[in-house]
Amino acid sequence: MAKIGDWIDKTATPDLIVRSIRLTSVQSSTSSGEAIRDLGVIKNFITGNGIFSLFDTPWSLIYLVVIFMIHTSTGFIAIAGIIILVSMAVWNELATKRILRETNEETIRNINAIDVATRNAEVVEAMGMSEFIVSDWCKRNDQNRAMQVTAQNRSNVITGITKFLRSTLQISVIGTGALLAITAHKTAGSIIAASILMGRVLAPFDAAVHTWKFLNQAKMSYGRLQRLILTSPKREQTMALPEPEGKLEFDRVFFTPYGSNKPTVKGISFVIEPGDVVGVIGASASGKSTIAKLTVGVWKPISGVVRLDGADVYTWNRENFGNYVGYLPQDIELFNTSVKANIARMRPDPNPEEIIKAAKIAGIHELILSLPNGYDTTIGGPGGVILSGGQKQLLGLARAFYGNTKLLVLDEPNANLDSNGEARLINAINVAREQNTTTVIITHKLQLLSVVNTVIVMSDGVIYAMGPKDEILSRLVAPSPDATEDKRSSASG
Ligand SMILES: Nc1ncnc2c1ncn2[C@@H]1O[C@H](COP(=O)(O)OP(=O)(O)OP(=O)(O)O)[C@@H](O)[C@H]1O
Repeated sequence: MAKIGDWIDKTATPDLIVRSIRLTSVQSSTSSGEAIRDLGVIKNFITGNGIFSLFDTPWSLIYLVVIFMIHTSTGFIAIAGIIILVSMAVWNELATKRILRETNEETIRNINAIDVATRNAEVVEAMGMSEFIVSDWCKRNDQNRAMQVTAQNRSNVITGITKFLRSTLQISVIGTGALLAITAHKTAGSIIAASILMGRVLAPFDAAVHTWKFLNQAKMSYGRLQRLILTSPKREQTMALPEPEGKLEFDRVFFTPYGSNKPTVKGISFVIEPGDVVGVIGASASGKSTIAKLTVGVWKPISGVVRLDGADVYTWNRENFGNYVGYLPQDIELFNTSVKANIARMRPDPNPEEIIKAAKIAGIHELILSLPNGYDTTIGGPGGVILSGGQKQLLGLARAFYGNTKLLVLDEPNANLDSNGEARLINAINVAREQNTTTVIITHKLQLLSVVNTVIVMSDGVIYAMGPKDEILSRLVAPSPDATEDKRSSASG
């Protein structure tokens, strides 16, 4: 059992964490914490005492034969005992299964609701939402608690009846043995033997009644983990590939987000040559961030393929892919650890020179040196330094530049930057250009387009226009022929 516990900790848990992260990256609704909790329930059940008593079940059969050898009547009482205890366990299961499943799921929903409120603590505080959130939670918790009490009451009644029947059976065996002794069929010793053996026969079934509840919880946890395993996207373990030059190609790519039936990218194709700096612009919800996530292989196209130097980015060995790709997402989240570990992408063997080089490219080397512990300063979490939105964004930019970056994808990289930060960003993009790093910049702000060579204009999931920056921008600002015609006719009219 200890070995199974070890296997759960060392093999199953890491695998589940990877799967949870993968699933969250496509449907943003799972949590690794939940998976680890479920695994803990299964581990406690498997390694707990309850399951050991069930291993005695085969011995029951032997004790039963011996009881029958003492006398058939005591044997039949033992069989009746087994039937009664199993029936009680089944009754307990039927009476509480549905209600326990519902309360379990509701408990998880309630925990998640508080998680979300905690993550949005500032919004909650600023707009005085705490009381509403707490009263909503209390209402749902009260309903859940009422259901739990109902399940507990039912279970208590069944357990009480079981105990009563259990005692009755024990007394029956002693009574029957006494009767047999009086009628001189058996000795007093056989009465005692039958009574002891009866206890042994029923012990595993007794334990089953108590273990049932934990078995049910473990079954529910197992079901959730199975769903997680089945729904988390599969990634084959592929071979590492050589360093790419940085040619990016979208080949008739369609994409529909998880749980939606509306494609957000509709059959787009384009090629970006190595070292090109491309700006992706377009209205909100036109599919720009989707392109970023498809480019870095977080999302898998429904059809078509995204290639880097001819190889599918989705099936590219993740660790190897990370050596050549830098990604700055729209919602930047840093890890609650040191600045250096954040820049070095949590690698166990960070290269200090590479860390400093990346920080210098992002223009935050001096800022990091001014922190209490320099590159060893912990960010976020208890006792950690809190960075501003712009500082976080520049640190995320340094993280994207760490190592041998051949493809850089920046999603709204200047969303939190002031003019000073924007100048650092533009400088970093120019470094990327000098290093011949293919760079894709998703942006709403036209000033960032000053550093790009090529522009892609997205509109409702398709490419509205693509080409050299000057040509595309002049086309965008020029009035359409129809509009000019309209103006002329209204002027003459
Ligand atoms: N995880 C998701 N699940 C469901 N729909 C999604 C998901 N992510 C994006 N979408 C939908 O895909 C569409 C395109 O979103 P996307 O984020 O690519 O747009 P965008 O052009 O980057 O917008 P913005 O400029 O506002 O960031 C939107 O309609 C959005 O609702």
